[in-house]
Amino acid sequence: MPHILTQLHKAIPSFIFFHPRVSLSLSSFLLAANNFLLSPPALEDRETPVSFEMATTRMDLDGRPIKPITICMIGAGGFIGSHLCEKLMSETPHKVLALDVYNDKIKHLLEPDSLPWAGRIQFHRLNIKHDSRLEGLIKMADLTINLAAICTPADYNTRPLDTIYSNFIDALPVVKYCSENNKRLIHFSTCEVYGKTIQSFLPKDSPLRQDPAYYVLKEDTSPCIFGSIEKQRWSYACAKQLIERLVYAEGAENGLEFTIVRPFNWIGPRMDFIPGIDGPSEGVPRVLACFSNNLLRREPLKLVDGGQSQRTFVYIKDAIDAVLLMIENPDRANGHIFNVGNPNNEVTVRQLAEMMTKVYTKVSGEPALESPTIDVSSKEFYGEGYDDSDKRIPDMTIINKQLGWNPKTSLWDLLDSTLTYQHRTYAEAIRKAMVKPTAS
Ligand SMILES: NC(=O)c1ccc[n+]([C@@H]2O[C@H](COP(=O)([O-])OP(=O)(O)OC[C@H]3O[C@@H](n4cnc5c(N)ncnc54)[C@H](O)[C@@H]3O)[C@@H](O)[C@H]2O)c1
Ligand SMILES: O=C(O)[C@H]1O[C@H](OP(=O)(O)OP(=O)(O)OC[C@H]2O[C@@H](n3ccc(=O)[nH]c3=O)[C@H](O)[C@@H]2O)[C@H](O)[C@@H](O)[C@@H]1O
Repeated sequence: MPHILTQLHKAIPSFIFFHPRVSLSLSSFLLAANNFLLSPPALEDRETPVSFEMATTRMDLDGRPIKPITICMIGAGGFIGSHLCEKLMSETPHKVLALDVYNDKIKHLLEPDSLPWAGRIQFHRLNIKHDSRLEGLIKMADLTINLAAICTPADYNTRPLDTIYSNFIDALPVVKYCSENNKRLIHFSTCEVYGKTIQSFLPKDSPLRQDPAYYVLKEDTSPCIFGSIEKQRWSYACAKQLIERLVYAEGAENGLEFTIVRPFNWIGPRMDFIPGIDGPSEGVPRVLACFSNNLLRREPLKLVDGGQSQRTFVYIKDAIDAVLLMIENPDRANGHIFNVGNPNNEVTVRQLAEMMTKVYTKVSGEPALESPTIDVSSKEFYGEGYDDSDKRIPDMTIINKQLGWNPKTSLWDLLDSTLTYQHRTYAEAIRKAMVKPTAS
């Protein structure tokens, strides 16, 4: 096998090596990356026993042995990335080049050096907006998974430029490098590309509202229906749709091997942040963390515009199983767009608030508030330009047929394990923060 360092030197323009400010860090980076690829720790050297799956040969869905690969995971330090890294380290022999601006959520996988997978995961702190190492890292890997994005609705209408740049412009080089270097790409899109359902435009008394054809969201037939341009909520969905179209076109015109994932409200531990504890006090995370924050602080849960919108929630661990099937079954996953969600876990946001309140009462042993919810307008909560998806039920035909995947965990069970985690992780920190005198 040709020396990776030599290959990388060829791959990266020579001016980078001779630039006085970057040459040192780039050389040490190359050396570290090279060591990572060439010298994995021997299995027998590991102190902690490896899992059963690691000790036996893993087979793909067609009964062929799975070869260990190197994955360049962009956005590996986020919610989904942290769970995917955990799964890859504990159950597979694959290597991960983990790229992100932050690594707090994967620190437990990186340290200490004695971890059984220590040689198989390497963190690279970088911003893909402006970092010349990106192409080299993509070239070193067999597969790139792009998770990097601004993906909290509070940002879509208040920071539309950052949202569009993050979800479209910043993803362009990733697609380009994969296509030019014949590398496989799994790109993370979103169920938000479907926008609103056809059902939402039907008269309230129309019998057609009962027909799933008007609301179930299907990868190859459903339209993408967004609001008007001043409804800046749709800046995210529109940017994601355009990058999907670009990835698809690279596949059609230049032979890029790609898979597009459309997650439907994946939730679980480590999702987003708790304002004022491990994120900004004024920050607005996604609904799971908003409601967790309210429950931990014993505040009423805020229902935006009456909490009438509907969502289907899937447990992160079930969803990660689907991603692993995509990684390890390229012949079945390439060229496909996959909905990944749980159609059986549908609730209105109001019902979600009620269920989370009940589960949290059980988990914490504290009684619920007398008035556990409060209504707020979307303008008050998110500002001008907010709009909402009315209903999101994923059609599961394609993922079922290609990968035989089905979600397993009920909404009650996934909330039970997630709120147990939230309580253990944050209750004490919140208690301390709430008794601290505020500066006058
Ligand atoms: N969680 C869900 O249910 C869900 C649903 C639909 C779509 N998605 C998509 O899945 C992907 C991951 O979502 P998540 O929930 O893990 O979000 P997340 O915010 O927890 O993770 C995204 C990670 O990307 C990193 N990142 C962002 N911009 C970067 C840059 N320029 N350079 C380097 N790193 C950068 C962030 O630091 C963060 O760690 C996103 O593309 C999102 O749009 C997620
Ligand atoms: O998770 C997904 O599949 C996708 O959908 C999310 O969008 P959304 O479901 O609207 O975001 P949440 O913040 O989770 O909100 C869900 C619903 O709860 C409501 N909400 C949120 C927070 C709150 O405190 N109260 C409240 O009523 C929102 O208005 C919305 O109707 C985000 O856009 C992305 O992370 C992702 O692409």
